[in-house]
Amino acid sequence: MIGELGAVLGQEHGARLRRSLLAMTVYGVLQGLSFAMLVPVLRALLSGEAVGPWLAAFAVVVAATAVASYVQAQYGYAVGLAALRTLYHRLGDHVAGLPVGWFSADRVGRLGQLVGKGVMDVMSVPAHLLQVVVSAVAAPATVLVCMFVFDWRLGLAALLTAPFLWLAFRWTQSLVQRSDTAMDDAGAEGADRVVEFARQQPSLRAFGRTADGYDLLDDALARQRSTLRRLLRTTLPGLGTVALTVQLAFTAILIVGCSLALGGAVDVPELVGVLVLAVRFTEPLLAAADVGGELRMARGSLRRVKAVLDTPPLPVAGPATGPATGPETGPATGPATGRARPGEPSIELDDVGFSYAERPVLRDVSFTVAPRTVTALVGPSGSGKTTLTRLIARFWDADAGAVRVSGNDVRDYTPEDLMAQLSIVFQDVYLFEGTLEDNIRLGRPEATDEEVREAGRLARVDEIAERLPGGWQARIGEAGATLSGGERQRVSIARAMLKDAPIVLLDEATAALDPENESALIDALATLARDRTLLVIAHRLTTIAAADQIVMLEDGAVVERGTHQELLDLDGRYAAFWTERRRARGWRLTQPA
Ligand SMILES: Nc1ncnc2c1ncn2[C@@H]1O[C@H](COP(=O)(O)OP(=O)(O)OP(=O)(O)O)[C@@H](O)[C@H]1O
Repeated sequence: MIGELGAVLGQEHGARLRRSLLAMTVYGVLQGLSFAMLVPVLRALLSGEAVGPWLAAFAVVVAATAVASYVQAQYGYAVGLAALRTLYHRLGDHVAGLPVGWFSADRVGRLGQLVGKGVMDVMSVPAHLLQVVVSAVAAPATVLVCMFVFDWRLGLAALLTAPFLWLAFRWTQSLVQRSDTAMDDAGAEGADRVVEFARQQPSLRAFGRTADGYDLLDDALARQRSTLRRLLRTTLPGLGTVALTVQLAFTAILIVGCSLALGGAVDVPELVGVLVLAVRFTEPLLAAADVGGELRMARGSLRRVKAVLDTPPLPVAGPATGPATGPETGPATGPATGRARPGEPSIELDDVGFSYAERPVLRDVSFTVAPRTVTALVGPSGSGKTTLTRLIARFWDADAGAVRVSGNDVRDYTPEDLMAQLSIVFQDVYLFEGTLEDNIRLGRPEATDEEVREAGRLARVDEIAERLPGGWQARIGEAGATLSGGERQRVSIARAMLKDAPIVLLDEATAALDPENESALIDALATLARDRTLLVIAHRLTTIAAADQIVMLEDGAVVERGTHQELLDLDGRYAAFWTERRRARGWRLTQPA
């Protein structure tokens, strides 16, 4: 565990951790010595010898123990605080370099838990728990050596108990380890489901599902309860065994001591002293057994921190290396080769393949979006449209083939350079707690107020500002809670306008919008598309029909590609899709209100 802690803390804290361990060991040895000093003190008292010198030596050792206790606590807290700081920084820096696709709702929930409780668990190891464990080894070992000095037979009796004590600890540990992992998983799943339950309140209430009816949460909590019961069933016998072994060790020393005293081999004062010592011998061991649960929890957190830190970040391109490298840039799956300069705003997909955790979602996808043209991506739900746009924005790297933006492999750009090429207008627009203006400014933080308002006007956000009390300065709630879906998307378009990137990735709204919102959105999108390269996951028939190119995806593969008329003439999958969509629209229009 110390090795794992050292690895997570990094080399810069290695010396500090070693110094802290040394201080803890010194403290443990002094603890053992102060226990051992009781023997000569008691022997002198009981046999009527001069006790003064022994008491003075005892006082010196106790004082040294107190100083060592203070010093080791200071060092321990210093390492604990360094661990806290380092882990926050390392986790923060590392997470910032992970693929955006890594941030699923579950992972975000678990990361929150890790940064809160998990990091504190890890901090408690050097700050508090490690000392108990080090003392549990160093103090009894010192006592043992002293026992040998006082009487080798008693020392031998104590030494013979050591393997049994060690075995009892190991056995208990292996017993609970499996249940611990199950408990960790059940705890994390329970926390995920609670977060999900809170987030899904609007949907759950809309369908009349209250806490009683949310099966996923109920099941997760039931699993957590049964795992805890199992953990208790396996842990309690283990803890009982450790306590019993410690008591047996003490009894063994007692029996050996009494037989030696009866046989006249040791005198009674010495026996009393050694028995007191035997009690102290077992004390640190019981204290270590007591913190076992906290230690296991900390170890679980340490492993989860390590798992996050071991998640490979997206390779980042190096410093600028000359002019644009052209469409042939880079091998299909090679590492980032250098910082590329963008050419004309285009998108090229070259035999792209991608899987989510071994499940193939895209296969051999190839097409080009020429500069300043509109390509509509269509296909049934789950065909991979969203995934494709996310590969272009490098939320993940493709497993096979190459994704090129403005002539260069996306892996050859720095994240900033790639994002300077792209504006993303997805359906799940996140608006943060702040003013309408602040939310648009996210597109280009250094923009002037005038530029922000101009972008807002082009995206028809000015109409929203007029309606809201406070206008541009109106505060919109977290996640844009005070705006409608169409309005949120208009703010997102305004961000894209302000950013003014040459390529736009757009996921058209699927939700039915009121006519006013829909026409405002259409106008805003038309303005956004002007002079830009647009790849749109298209749902509206007019967008699809007007596109320069339509790419139809099915089961993660391109099945047809061409203009609307070409594909209708082909009378294949797209023609069927189009007819079906038109029928669906017609059906909806003729339904009674
Ligand atoms: N983060 C993810 N992890 C695992 N599987 C995913 C993830 N996101 C999407 N998928 C799966 O990948 C497949 C393609 O999903 P994608 O969202 O790209 O399709 P889509 O065509 O955009 O669908 P829709 O039109 O319904 O939005 C689906 O089967 C989906 O379940």
